Amino acid sequence: MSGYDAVILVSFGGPEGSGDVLPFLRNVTRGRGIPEERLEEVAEHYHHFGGISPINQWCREVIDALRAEFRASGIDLPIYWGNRNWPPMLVDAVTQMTADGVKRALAICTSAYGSYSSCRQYVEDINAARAAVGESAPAIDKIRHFFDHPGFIGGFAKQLRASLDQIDNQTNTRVVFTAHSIPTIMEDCSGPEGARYSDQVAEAAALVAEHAGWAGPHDVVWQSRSGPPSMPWLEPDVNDHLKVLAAEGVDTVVVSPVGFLSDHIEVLWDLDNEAAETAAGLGLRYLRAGTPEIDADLVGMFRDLVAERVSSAPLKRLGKLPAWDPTIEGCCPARRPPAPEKSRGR
Ligand SMILES: CC1=C(CCC(=O)O)c2cc3nc(cc4[nH]c(cc5[nH]c(cc1n2)c(C)c5CCC(=O)O)c(CCC(=O)O)c4C)C(CCC(=O)O)=C3C
Ligand SMILES: [Fe+2]
Repeated sequence: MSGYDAVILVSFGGPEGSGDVLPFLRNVTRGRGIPEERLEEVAEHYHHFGGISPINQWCREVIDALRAEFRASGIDLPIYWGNRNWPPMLVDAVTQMTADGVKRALAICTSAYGSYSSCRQYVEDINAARAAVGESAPAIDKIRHFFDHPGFIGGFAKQLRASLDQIDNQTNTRVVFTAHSIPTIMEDCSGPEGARYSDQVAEAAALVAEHAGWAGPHDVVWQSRSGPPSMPWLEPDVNDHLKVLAAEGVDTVVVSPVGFLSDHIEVLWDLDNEAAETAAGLGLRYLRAGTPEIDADLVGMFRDLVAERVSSAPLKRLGKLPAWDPTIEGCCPARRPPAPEKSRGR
C-alpha cells in the first residue's frame, strides 16, 4: 500500500522549432531581470540546432522506456508528463490528472541534485500548477536526489570508460567533470548547511571516476554560467580550467557532464562547441564523454526511485553524504533573506 496512484515526469522543457525559442526563453527567465541581449545570445545557441532542444524528445523516450520497465516490474501506475518551461506544461498535466481522478502522484524530476535551481524550483512550479488547478488537484511528492544512485553513477561510468578506451597513452590525461554553474548565493543556501549542491556534484564525480576504473586525477568545474559578470557564480568555468590544464602539461582532457542526464543545449553548445574550441586553441586533445541518455541503468534507476516510495524497496545509494528531504519547508531558497544589519540603512 503506497497511496500513490500516478507518476509524473517533470522536466525543464525545451523548444522544438525556431519559432519556439524566444517564447521559451521568456518563460524560463520571467521575473528574473535577465537582459534581452543575454536572451538573444542564448537564442543563437538554440538556432544552431534549428531551434530544437533534444530535451523533449528525450523525455518521450524515457517515458516509453519507463512504461516498459513498470510493466516488467509489476508497477501498475500511469505516467504523466509536465514541463516547467515549455509544452507539455505542468499545469496541463495536473489538469489531466485531476480529470482522471488522480489523488496522489510521485514526481520524477529530471535533475539529480539539490539547490534552488535543480530542486526547489521544480517543487515550486509543481505547487503553482496545483494551485492553478485548485482544490481538487492531486497531492504531488518529489523523488529524492539521485546523484549517488548506482544507476546514475553506472550510466555515466560506462560513457566515461568508453571515452577513456579511446586514449592509448593516458599519462597526461585529465578527467574533468562539469555541472551547471549556479550563483554562489544559491550555492551558499543549498541544503541544510549550505554548499550541498557542489558537495553532491563532487561526490557523484568521484563515484563515476571510481566506477569507470579511472585512478588518475580528476577535477570538478562548472559550465554555462549566465547572469551579470558582477554576480559571482561557481568557478572555475570549464573554459578557464582548460587553460590551466594546458599550462600544467596535460595533453588530453575527457569532459564528463555529470550535471545533466542527457545531451541538451548546454552540452551540445557549451561543451561540444565552445569548450571543444577552447581546447583546440590550446592544442589539447578533447573528448566529451556521453551522458546516460536512455541507458538501461538510468531507466532502471527511475523505476527504483518509484519502487522506494510505492513499496518501501531499499534505498540504493553509493555515496556517504547524508540524505536530506528535498521538500523540507524553506529548504534551498534562491537566496537567504538579508541579515538584519544589512537590511537597515540603504
Ligand atoms: C543548476 C541548473 C541546471 C541543472 C538542473 C536541471 O536540469 O534542472 C539547469 C538546467 C537547464 N537549464 C536550461 C536552460 C536555461 N537555463 C537558464 C538559466 C539558468 N539556469 C540555472 C541553473 C541550472 N540550469 C541558473 C541558476 C540560471 C539563471 C537564473 C535562472 O533563470 O534561474 C536559461 C536562461 C538563459 C540564460 O541565462 O542562460 C536557460 C535557457 C535547460 C534546458 C536546456 C535545453 O533547452 O536543451 C536545462 C536542462
Ligand atoms: Fe539553466
